[in-house]
Amino acid sequence: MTTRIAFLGAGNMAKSLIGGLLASGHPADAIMVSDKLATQAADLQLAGVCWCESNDALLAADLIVLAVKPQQLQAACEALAPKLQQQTKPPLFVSIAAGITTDTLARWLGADYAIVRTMPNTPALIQSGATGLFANAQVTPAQHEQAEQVLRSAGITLWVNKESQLDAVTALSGSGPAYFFLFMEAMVSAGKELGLNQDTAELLTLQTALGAAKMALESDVNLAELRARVTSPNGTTERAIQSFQTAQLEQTVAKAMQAAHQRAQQLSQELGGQA
Ligand SMILES: NC(=O)C1=CN([C@@H]2O[C@H](COP(=O)(O)OP(=O)(O)OC[C@H]3O[C@@H](n4cnc5c(N)ncnc54)[C@H](O)[C@@H]3O)[C@@H](O)[C@H]2O)C=CC1
Ligand SMILES: O=C(O)[C@@H]1CCC=N1
Repeated sequence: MTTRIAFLGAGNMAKSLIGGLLASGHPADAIMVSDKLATQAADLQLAGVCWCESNDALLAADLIVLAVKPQQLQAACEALAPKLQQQTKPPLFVSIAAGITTDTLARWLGADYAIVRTMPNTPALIQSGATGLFANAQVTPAQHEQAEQVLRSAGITLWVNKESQLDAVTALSGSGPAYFFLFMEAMVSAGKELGLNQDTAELLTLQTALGAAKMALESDVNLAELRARVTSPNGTTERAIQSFQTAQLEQTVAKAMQAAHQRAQQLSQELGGQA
């Protein structure tokens, strides 16, 4: 039977996940959406998705994706709780909100429901995301598969066994796109300093990043070997790598990711209060 998938919040992430689901053949009439902003409805209705006037109507679905900003989530969950309590078969909740733990969500929703917490990243907007997922003890094997189906429509999915590992996922792939953007910004600037114009430096940088990632994904050798194959003895790459190593690039990256990891842990406390 087709899974009825609902989205609470119809912003950027919800729309990209819905786009992915539709592209993968999920029927539009098995997707429900609500948003407190009626202006979000237009393009979704055009795609044939069911627009609901209230969040309560979403409770008819098998799975509800909580797709509002972390700061909007408590109010949305607490408003659902009374109607949810009356349900004989509550839906699976899938949260894409950064930093809100499954215990906090269960508290806001009013009981120990089946919840999958996920950490997507922004390339999900173009179906090239990487998402870490964690299921609480209430989630059944069939619900695992349903949650994965939704996030797989936005890219690759990986499950973690311990919820705390989602903080590491946040520090790596959640924030990761920004690290690569920063590195690419630096390469463009340096290319310009070496005499290239902005457009040329940018296109060469982006295509090189894309090519390197694609090559690494498709290769059967590891990253160090791929790097070695670019690095001719006494050639240009060797000089650049030596310069990075003298500047302690590895330690710098490790320190930055530790800082992101620490902040992810703090955010869970700040957003979730007592949990
Ligand atoms: N790890 C990452 O880089 C990313 C994480 N996310 C997560 O995805 C979630 C959604 O983000 P965006 O789509 O960018 O946000 P957005 O602001 O584009 O969309 C949120 C939507 O929820 C609606 N909304 C707010 N409260 C509501 C309520 N009570 N009932 C119904 N609708 C309500 C708003 O009107 C808005 O349309 C966030 O929790 C964010 O943390 C999103 C993108 C990337
Ligand atoms: O910067 C942040 O806090 C969020 C979580 C991961 C990506 N963006």
